[in-house]
Amino acid sequence: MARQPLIAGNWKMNLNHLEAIALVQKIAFSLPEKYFAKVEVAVIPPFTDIRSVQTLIDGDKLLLKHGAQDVSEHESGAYTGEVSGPMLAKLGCSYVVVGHSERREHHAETDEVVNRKVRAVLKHGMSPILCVGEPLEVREAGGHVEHSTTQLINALKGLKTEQIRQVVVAYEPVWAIGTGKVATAADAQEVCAALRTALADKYGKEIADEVRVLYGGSVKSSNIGELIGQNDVDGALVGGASLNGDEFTKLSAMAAGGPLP
Ligand SMILES: O=C(CO)COP(=O)(O)O
Repeated sequence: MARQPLIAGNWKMNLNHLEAIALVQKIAFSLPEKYFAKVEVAVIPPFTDIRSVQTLIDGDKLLLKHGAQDVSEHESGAYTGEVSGPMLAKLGCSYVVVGHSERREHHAETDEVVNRKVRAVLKHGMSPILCVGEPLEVREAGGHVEHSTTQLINALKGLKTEQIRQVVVAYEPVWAIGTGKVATAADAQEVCAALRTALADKYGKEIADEVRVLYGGSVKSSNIGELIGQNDVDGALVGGASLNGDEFTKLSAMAAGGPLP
């Protein structure tokens, strides 16, 4: 079965709920419905924007999907400041980003924490967008494939084979995030293919062929074409460029094979 490309816009800690509404309206207005048959497009706003985004998407029956940037590993209780899987599912989230390098770095998230968060997302019927990727020194030492595949397999520990189908993997080399230094299409393909092979070795080829593997790190409309042209790159997790409605629309249209709207 052909994998449908996914373009997911990770807004990170940007845009309040009013700005979020304006951006979603802009994307919905600019991207003709026919593109959504070829590419899935999702916005991943901060928690405080999700309700507003959901209301707009549901109210206007927009074909955009939405998600969250993180989730608590806990279901409920005395965890001040945390947001749970059931809360996100109730807000209609399709996706939850898990294990982003910014959370691994600034919030000391280990593979074990990431694994528990992946389970929390799946338990409530959403898909994790599981981020893996190496820092610069690991790439320079040639350890990027092993680093990324190890993070992947650790984060999926204990899951049932059937659950793997729901997972989206995002290869985000840390040195390419927010730096303007995009990995070459060949670099992205090398690691995305290795991630798929690791999935095939553990869960079987049929499952591995279904899982979408995205690339993330300085993706723009000027480089998405080449990236998505690679066999094992099934879309992108987009940071900075997802905050600009025109750019994000252009990028999504290109992932759908164009022409540009
Ligand atoms: O971290 C990213 C998406 O999750 C990538 O961010 P940039 O596209 O800004 O490099």
